[in-house]
Amino acid sequence: MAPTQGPRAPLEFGGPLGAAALLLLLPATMFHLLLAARSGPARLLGPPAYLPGLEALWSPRALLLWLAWLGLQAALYLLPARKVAEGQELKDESRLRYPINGFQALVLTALLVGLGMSAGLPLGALPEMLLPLAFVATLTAFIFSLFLYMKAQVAPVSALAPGGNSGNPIYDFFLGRELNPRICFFDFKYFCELRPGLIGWVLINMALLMKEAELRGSPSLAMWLVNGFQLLYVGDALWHEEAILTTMDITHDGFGFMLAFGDIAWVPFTYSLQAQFLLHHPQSLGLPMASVICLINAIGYYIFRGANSQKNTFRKNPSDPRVAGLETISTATGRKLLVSGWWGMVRHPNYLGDLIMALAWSLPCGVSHLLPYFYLLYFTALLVHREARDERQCLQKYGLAWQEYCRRVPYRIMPYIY
Ligand SMILES: NC(=O)C1=CN([C@@H]2O[C@H](COP(=O)(O)OP(=O)(O)OC[C@H]3O[C@@H](n4cnc5c(N)ncnc54)[C@H](OP(=O)(O)O)[C@@H]3O)[C@@H](O)[C@H]2O)C=CC1
Ligand SMILES: CC(C)=CCC[C@@H](C)[C@H]1CC=C2C3=C(CC[C@@]21C)[C@@]1(C)CC[C@H](O)C(C)(C)[C@@H]1CC3
Repeated sequence: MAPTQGPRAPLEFGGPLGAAALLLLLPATMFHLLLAARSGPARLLGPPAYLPGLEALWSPRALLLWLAWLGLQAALYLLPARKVAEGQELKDESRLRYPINGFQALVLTALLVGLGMSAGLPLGALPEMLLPLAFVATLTAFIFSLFLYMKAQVAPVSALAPGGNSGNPIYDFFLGRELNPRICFFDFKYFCELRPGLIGWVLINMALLMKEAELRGSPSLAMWLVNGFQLLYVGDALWHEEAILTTMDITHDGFGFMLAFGDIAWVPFTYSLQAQFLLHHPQSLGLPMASVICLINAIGYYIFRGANSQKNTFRKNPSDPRVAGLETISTATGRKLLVSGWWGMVRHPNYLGDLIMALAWSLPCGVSHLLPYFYLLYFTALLVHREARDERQCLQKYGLAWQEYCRRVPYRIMPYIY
């Protein structure tokens, strides 16, 4: 019998039934999107134009390439880091240590890919392999999650996550049981969240850009914008790698199928949807419209980065001159809550910025199809759900002080709307 934790956390995602449905629905959605992007009608809703047979999904070459990619990223993770950061305090009052070398991994990967290309590596052939690559990534996520589930059987109770330990195997497999599964210094969740999937996303985008250049003589302006915006997003995440140590995924959620599949399969193969769409459905974009889209992305990035940095600076050192003048509310835990600056505008200004950027990533694809707007729709649902989960946790943590914060900052994500 799996060890369960003290008082049981309320079940999320519709409990075991919801988790079972998501285990099938998430991979099915990812394959639907991959097929729809390359089909003529590019329909988001409605059946795909064709169903691929096993021969289109299974390729030993894709498996080799995928394993080589995971191996390369793992090797880069183990290289000496410019800094080793400490995570949040755990239940047993210890803190884990994490290497800060994600940006270095991005740069080294770019150099290696550049070297490979100059030696004849056909990056433009990658778009043809997206289906089999997504298939092996999905298989890996299932097998890896099974390993994580088994590993948690022998983990001490103090290492388990608050959710994901209900005793129902399907629910716990989906949500994840252990908070920070590791082998020695190698932290699986931290590695997966920022390396193979996020850097893989940029590489797939770049391959789609190269393929477009091969097909049409040069990449389109729309393709350049999508590549540029998403590279900025990934580069920013890796540059501010340490900030991930305070996110809900690292501090609260167990590592199970949801995050493993999300990190290594969902992110690279669905977040590159706009570039996939553009390869098969070229769009002409004029300079005035491109400038407006750049402005929208810049506004989104400014809010996203400003809000995330303000909170991280405040959490690290509340007397830092950049945040010392901001108004705060004291809580019974000794920690304070910001009520002015970005966090006085809405209760999740970072989500607002992220959503504005999501809009800017879809606009270069025009308005003839709904498909490239999938990311915006999915992301809105994800962030609204995430915001509700975070509110519940904050109310539990901060009680009356949180209620006071909600009274003073009544809007959650969008001022005067939500
Ligand atoms: N591209 C993608 O697919 C995804 C992107 N994201 C992005 O990841 C980033 C991190 O998001 P996420 O981890 O959800 O949450 P946040 O970074 O918003 O962190 C929420 C936590 O911040 C602290 N907090 C809340 N309000 C205040 C306040 N007023 N003053 C000080 N601290 C406060 C609380 O923790 P405490 O008090 O304990 O510090 C709360 O639990 C966001 O920018 C989001 O947009 C997220 C999910 C998916
Ligand atoms: C539908 C499904 C499979 C859900 C799983 C959700 C995950 C895909 C996301 C949960 C939180 C994420 C974050 C990022 C990527 C997506 C996932 C893993 C993130 C790494 C993207 C870059 C950002 O700058 C970030 C570092 C703030 C962010 C952290 C959360």
